[in-house]
Order: sequence, then C-alpha cells, then structure tokens
Amino acid sequence: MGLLVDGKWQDKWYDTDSNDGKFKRESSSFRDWVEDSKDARYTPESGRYHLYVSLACPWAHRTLIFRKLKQLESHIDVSVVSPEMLDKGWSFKSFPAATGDKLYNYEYLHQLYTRVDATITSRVTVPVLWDKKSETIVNNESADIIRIFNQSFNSLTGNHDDYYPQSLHAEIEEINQLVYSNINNGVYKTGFATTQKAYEEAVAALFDALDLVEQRLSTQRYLVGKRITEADWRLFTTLIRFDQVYHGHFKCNIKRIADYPALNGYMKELYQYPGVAETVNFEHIKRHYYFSHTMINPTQIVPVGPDLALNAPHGRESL
Ligand SMILES: N[C@@H](CCC(=O)N[C@@H](CS)C(=O)NCC(=O)O)C(=O)O
Repeated sequence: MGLLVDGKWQDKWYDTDSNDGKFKRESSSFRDWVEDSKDARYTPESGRYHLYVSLACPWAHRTLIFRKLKQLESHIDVSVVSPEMLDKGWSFKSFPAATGDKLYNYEYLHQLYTRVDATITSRVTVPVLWDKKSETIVNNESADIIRIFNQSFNSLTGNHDDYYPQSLHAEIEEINQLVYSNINNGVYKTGFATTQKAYEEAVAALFDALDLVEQRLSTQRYLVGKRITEADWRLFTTLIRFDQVYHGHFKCNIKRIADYPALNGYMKELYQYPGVAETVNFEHIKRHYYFSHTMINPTQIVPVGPDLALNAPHGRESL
C-alpha cells in the first residue's frame, strides 16, 4: 500500500491521524470522457481502450459489470492485477485468474501511472481506463467509467440498454449519494477507522443506510422502482462482498446481508442476472482484503466461509 509522490513510490498507509481516526477517500486524478462526436479527443473505437482492474475491488467490479452488460468485451480488453496489494501497491504477479499486464508487461500498476507522467503525485488505484492510441489514462473514476460504458459505445455495439435514463437522473443521483457515502464507502470508513469513535460513527451510519435500503427494497424490486439502473449495480458490488469480507474483516457486524430478507433476495437476483456471476471472483475478493491489510489482519489468514447459496431462488419476481 502506498502512493506516488513526484513520480516516486512511497510505501505508506492511509493517514487517519490528521482526521480524528477517520478514513477519507481522495478524489480520482483522471476524469476525461469518451464521446461519440467527431471532434472529441477520445472517440469510441473498437480495440482502442484497455481496462485495468482488480477482481477484488468493488469500484473496478462496477466497470466489469458494465463491460459485460453493454457487450463491450470484444471491444475493450482487460488486464487483471493480482489480489495481493502489498508494499508496492497493485502488482501483476502471477495468481489464478490474474492476467499480467497485457500491454506493457509491467510488474506494478504504478509504472502505468508514471508512464503517463514521470513526476505524478497520485494514489495508484483501479479501475483505470487506458487509451492505447495516446498512451494515457482516460479516466480512473469508476462512477465515470460506467457512464462512459453505458452511453458512449452504443453505435459500435448496437446495445442501447440504458442504466442511467434521463428521466431518472435526479432519483438515481439521490440514492447514489446515500449509498456511496454510507454503504460503498461506508464499509471502508468503518474498516479503516483508527479510533473507537470514528468506527462507531461509521458503523452506525452504514447500518442506518442498510435499514433504509432494506425498507425500500421490500416494496419495490429495484432502488428506483421497476427498472434496474446503475444505482443497483453500484450497490451490488458492496453487497456481494459484505458477508464474505466486510462483516468480519471490516467489523461491519451488526447484521449480515443474509439477515435482511429484501437485500438478500435482491443481491441474489443481481448475482443471477445473465453474465454477472462470471464477474464475481471470491478467491480474489477474500485474498485481497484479508491478505493485503496486514494492519487489520496481521496473520494474513483468509477465512474459509461463509457459503451464501447465491444460486438459490431470489423470490423477487412478485415485486
Ligand atoms: N474513486 C475510485 C476509487 C478506486 C479505489 O479506491 N480503488 C482501490 C481498490 S478497491 C485502490 O485501488 N486502492 C489503492 C489505494 O488507495 O492506494 C473509483 O471509484 O474508481
């Protein structure tokens, strides 16, 4: 774990001391867009872009789901890092289902960031959407990348499925805000807190938000009604990791997702959505968290359970 400062790798953990023991996520550094317009810098082209992901990471997982749903697999290839993120950050070390760096054969992901700018100061995160033509990072913010995948390649793929429809923008933004801050990032705030107070605040906000979402999902099939949207996929990648990792490793243990009838059925439905199960790799997920965060789990022992029966009937059809 670490970051690049003036292009040099520094091995250090998140600084929570200057923030009363609270974990604060930094914003992403590359925020360009692929646009289906003649004068755009990045235009949709088959084979032009490459996606760097970790199968463990909930943010990168969103982009893999959208790549699958929007039929982009033959147009945008993927390099998968090793789940073990140790003193040099994400690496391309050999591991089952990790691919190595298909473009440059680098050892570490930070080398990709310094290829763009030899004096960069940045965290080195996944996902990364890479442009092979200009050899740079287009975007390393998953919230943007899923919208790019949702809308910018439609003319290439012929897939016009829309997970961020105009008429639902306001509702989606509102639920995204609650889910991002208290659930997606909430599990990290809980797990990375370094004072009792910061932990208790984060875990309370997390379970308040889960209770709210449970209530909503007990009367409607998806977060904004009858139609599945990006808001659901953004929540899913946290839910699917919850009982496996966050409940134990991050001490998010007031309840399990298995204890919430609506959330549990909803998570199973999304898991069973065509193509989605193939994007879920529990070996990477568990290995990453339990093995990489040695300050939380110094023995690096990876637990064996739980078995979640994810293919069992989800019972959501009647909603
Ligand atoms: N805002 C980013 C966050 C991505 C992120 O934090 N990814 C984690 C993996 S789950 C990472 O690469 N962390 C390395 C670090 O923070 O140094 C996004 O959503 O794309």
